[in-house]
Amino acid sequence: MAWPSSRIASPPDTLTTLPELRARPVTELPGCGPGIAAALERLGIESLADLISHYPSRHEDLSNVKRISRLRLGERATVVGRVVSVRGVGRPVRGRTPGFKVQLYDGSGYIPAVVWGREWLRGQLVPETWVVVSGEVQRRYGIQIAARTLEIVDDPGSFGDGAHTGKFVPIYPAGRGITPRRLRALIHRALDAAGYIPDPLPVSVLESRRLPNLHDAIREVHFPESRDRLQRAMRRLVFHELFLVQIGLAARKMHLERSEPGRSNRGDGSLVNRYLNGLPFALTGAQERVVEEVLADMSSERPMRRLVQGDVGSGKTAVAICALLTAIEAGRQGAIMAPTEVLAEQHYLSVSNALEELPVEVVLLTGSQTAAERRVCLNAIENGQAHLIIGTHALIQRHVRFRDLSLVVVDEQHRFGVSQRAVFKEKGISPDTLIMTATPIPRTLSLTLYGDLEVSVIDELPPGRKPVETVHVESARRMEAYAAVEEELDEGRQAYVICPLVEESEALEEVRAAEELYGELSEKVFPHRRVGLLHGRMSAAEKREVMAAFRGGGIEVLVATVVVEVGVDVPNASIIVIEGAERFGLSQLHQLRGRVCRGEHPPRCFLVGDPQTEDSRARLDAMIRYQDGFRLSEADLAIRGEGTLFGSRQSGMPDLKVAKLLRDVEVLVEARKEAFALVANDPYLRDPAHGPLKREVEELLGADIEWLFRE
Ligand SMILES: Nc1ncnc2c1ncn2[C@@H]1O[C@H](COP(=O)(O)OP(=O)(O)OP(=O)(O)O)[C@@H](O)[C@H]1O
Repeated sequence: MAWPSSRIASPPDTLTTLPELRARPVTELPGCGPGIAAALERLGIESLADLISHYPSRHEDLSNVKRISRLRLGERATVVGRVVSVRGVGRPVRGRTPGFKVQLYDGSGYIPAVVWGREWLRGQLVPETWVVVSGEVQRRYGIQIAARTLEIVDDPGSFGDGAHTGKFVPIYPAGRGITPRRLRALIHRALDAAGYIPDPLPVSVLESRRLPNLHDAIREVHFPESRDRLQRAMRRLVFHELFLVQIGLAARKMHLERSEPGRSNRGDGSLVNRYLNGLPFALTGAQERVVEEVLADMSSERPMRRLVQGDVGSGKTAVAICALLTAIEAGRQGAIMAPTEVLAEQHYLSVSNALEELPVEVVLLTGSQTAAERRVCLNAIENGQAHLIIGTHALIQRHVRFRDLSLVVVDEQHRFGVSQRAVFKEKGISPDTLIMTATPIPRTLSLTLYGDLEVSVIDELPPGRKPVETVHVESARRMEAYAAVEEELDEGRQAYVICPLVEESEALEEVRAAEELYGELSEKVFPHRRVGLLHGRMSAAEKREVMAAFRGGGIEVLVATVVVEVGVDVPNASIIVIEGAERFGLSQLHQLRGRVCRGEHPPRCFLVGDPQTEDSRARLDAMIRYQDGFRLSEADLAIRGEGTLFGSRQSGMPDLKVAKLLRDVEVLVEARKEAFALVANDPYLRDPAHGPLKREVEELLGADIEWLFRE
């Protein structure tokens, strides 16, 4: 590949790989004493590699450099001048002015630059200091520059080729104890010290995707020559990051496929057909397609690992049941693993109801059963009397022995980690898995979070679904929401009232708050109605009783904590009031609202709360604006940022530093294609040419992961 034309690049006299740079501490750089090193450490920067991958948050465009006499009103320009005088401006607060004005002279004329904040700079601006100022030329009490950046330059003659004074000056996220300027100087030095950084990505990939090499890209991301080059470099780094993650996913997928002896689960359709014929509705086109995809996958010899994605109320349950019945037709067992007991019970009730007419034995296994109940249940699971087992995590405990488990349906939040699969492996089984997610996620996200799974999407809602009329009321006016509840109850319908969210650590507080709200509603607001209470601390039997009463219509208003978030399905409930709505996440709100979109009546949702922050306001606005889960999850991603997505889902994948999933869809698709192709050709990256790449991926994901390139 051609030697970079970048003016900053140093010739390849020294070759330093990324792992080597990770081993070199920042303190080897001149000007990086203990104080600065400590400040860098607070930013998570310890090695030269950390330093050069501390990318700028933006670049200040200093390309329009002008003489003062030539400045025009309204333009953004950069001026290099000498300080003549400095004085404070603005109304003093506690004796201090909020900004200051620096009078500048450059030989052609004088102009004041106004700086707001940045008080620490002021003391350094003694007369005769040379500075570079960039900002808009405006008229306020005369002509002035509103300084976006103001920096001291040591040698005005060198302007244009240093760390601070190129055409595009990088602006870095800085922190306590280190100025952006110092950080920039250190990064510049680190790049020089690093020498030439060889590229771990195969040349063929770079060429086919027309990407610059890593060395150039890293330099240009910091100190670009033009906007175009900056963008190209950025694209390369985004590609780099996503490519490594995708290599990891491809490796995981391959490992699972190779290490587990899949087997074909093929049914004769007898149970599935009876089930479908008994339904009061026909499957939607999307449901039919997804059922086909799932059954085809199950009948193959490979173990299935498939994600079914569908918005709330899209009818995922019917799809799951078809898959489970197929496993049972094949003479084996199926299981549903739910995240909470309430949900397991809910599934148990609705599934056993749906399969009442079929010769299928459904059992419920939870942590809170009596010893006797449990024994009966465990026996049935072991001797094969139980065909379909529903439970919580209790299902994967060691003493649960299945006769022949061949399909597990799990919730996305509890997708099998490798350790859970290991438990099954110990039992000598490797069931097909079907992962259901009620949280629609943008395609980019599913390709990364679930990149090692096959994905089916139910992209159609059952006919006749009505949008949920969604209203926000401030808590001072919450009685308006309850008046609406009253109207619905008068029509013979039912209501949910959701208690404000409390911290997970405050379980008792949750109970107290729920009981308090229940007391208020049952005694003061709806004394003439049947009000019920459901929270996570109740015993399984109590919960079951309450849910059954609500389903049967015996309870008209159900006061509940978030335990009803997923899966609870009572079509006659047409209104939901969410108290303290500003404290819920967007996907939780969407799930909760999804509880009332299942019947024929026009559903309503009241979000009660007083949002204090920009984010919480944005969440409520999004709820009012969008019904569609995909739109909402994009909005959510935009509001929350993407930083913690991976961490929060325990997917075993690292957080992304440069890639933005909403922005970088195209790059992601390219990176994925290349990565999967590479792993298909060289599954364990044995080719010596892939050695550096292999080390990079191991470094990123942790070399000790059992599935990574293990033969
Ligand atoms: N094809 C269909 N036509 C009409 N109604 C349907 C259809 N499929 C499912 N339903 C009904 O829609 C409701 C929602 O279905 P289901 O509970 O399976 O949704 P879901 O996708 O699991 O939603 P959630 O994630 O919110 O729990 C149920 O009452 C179900 O009986």
